[in-house]
Amino acid sequence: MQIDIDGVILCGGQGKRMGGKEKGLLLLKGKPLFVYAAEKLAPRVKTLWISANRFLDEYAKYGWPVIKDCVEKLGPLGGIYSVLLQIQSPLLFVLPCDCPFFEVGWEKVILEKLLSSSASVAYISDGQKEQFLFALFKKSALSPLEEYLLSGQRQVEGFYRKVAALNVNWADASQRFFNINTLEAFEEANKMFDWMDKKLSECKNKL
Ligand SMILES: Nc1nc2c(ncn2[C@@H]2O[C@H](COP(=O)(O)OP(=O)(O)OP(=O)(O)O)[C@@H](O)[C@H]2O)c(=O)[nH]1
Repeated sequence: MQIDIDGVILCGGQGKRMGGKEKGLLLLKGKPLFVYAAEKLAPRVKTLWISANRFLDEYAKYGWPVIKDCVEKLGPLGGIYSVLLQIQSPLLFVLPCDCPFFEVGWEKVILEKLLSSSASVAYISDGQKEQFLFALFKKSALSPLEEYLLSGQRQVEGFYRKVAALNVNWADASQRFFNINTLEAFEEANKMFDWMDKKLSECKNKL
């Protein structure tokens, strides 16, 4: 049985730790940060959505449909809620915009686990840390999510506790979940890409 699954790249937020810059649009080796995650998730979902609150026209240039939070300043859950509200698919993959090194693979594991469980949300633990925004939501999470947000709560972790979200362990993958939250981390990511380019050209020269 084929189940429709949509995906969302979360690009809202204040980016305070990045000095207020629009994180998703920061250029990493000439490509906006959010595009790294979007390009990897898009082939695996029916429709990929971009959840953003500022620079909507800029995001739209990349061809994926953009959804603005129906209520702003609710944090990542506000973005997820706004997308769940609009989609027809019964499942939604969630990714942050700041994970250029994430590799596919985890999404198959999390899908299998969530479908064989009665939980409405599943998220990844990478062996070191819980990665709350590498997640899969069933559309049935919409109603408890609405209730949670209406009660004035915003915290992702608190919501996951409330709905007894499934924690899926995907160990030995911490590098793939490296998040860019500060300008220093952004510089580090640039250096990692330079290093990878150098190694690649060394390999090519040996051929
Ligand atoms: N749609 C939407 N996405 C959000 C919102 N807040 C954060 N995000 C996204 O959720 C992910 C994690 O956000 P954080 O990095 O923790 O928060 P941030 O607001 O971007 O950054 P800080 O202000 O430095 O905490 C990122 O991909 C953000 O773009 C929001 O209000 N709406």
